[in-house]
Amino acid sequence: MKHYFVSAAIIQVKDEILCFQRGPSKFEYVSEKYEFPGGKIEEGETPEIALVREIKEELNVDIFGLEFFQTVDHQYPDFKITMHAFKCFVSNLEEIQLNEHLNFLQLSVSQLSSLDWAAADVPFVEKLITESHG
Ligand SMILES: Nc1nc2c([nH]c(=O)n2[C@H]2C[C@H](O)[C@@H](COP(=O)(O)OP(=O)(O)OP(=O)(O)O)O2)c(=O)[nH]1
Repeated sequence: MKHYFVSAAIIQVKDEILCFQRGPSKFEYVSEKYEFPGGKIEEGETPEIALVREIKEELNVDIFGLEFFQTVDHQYPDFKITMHAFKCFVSNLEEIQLNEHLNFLQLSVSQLSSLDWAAADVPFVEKLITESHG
């Protein structure tokens, strides 16, 4: 069973969060699901360096102010992931280009549960909601 190590960005815009819809995939359980953008950590990279690189590749923008949020281990039917999420900010919202994603939404934390998230992301969404209750 493959085991991927992944970094994901919880991009904050004021009190809201950017949510991205993945493209189609041969694995239906991640296909067109919402996620926090990012990707696989490559050999020799820290999770933070990988995340800055992936966001530039996927969205064409720089992120800053990375703050570790949570690590989740999730077993999908065909592979396992260990995913590190970081809260961060984006340099210029208007410059986001969707090089890989189908769509993105800027939602308040209380709206996050309305989306169809990849299963591995559900703990992140739950923690964001819990934290927002103060
Ligand atoms: N980036 C990201 N991947 C996620 C999330 N939730 C989730 O289950 N995944 C899964 C989907 C993918 O199988 C894997 C990460 O792969 P990816 O396709 O985003 O990474 P990558 O850009 O390095 O992939 P590639 O170059 O091999 O195509 O983790 C998430 O919130 N963000």
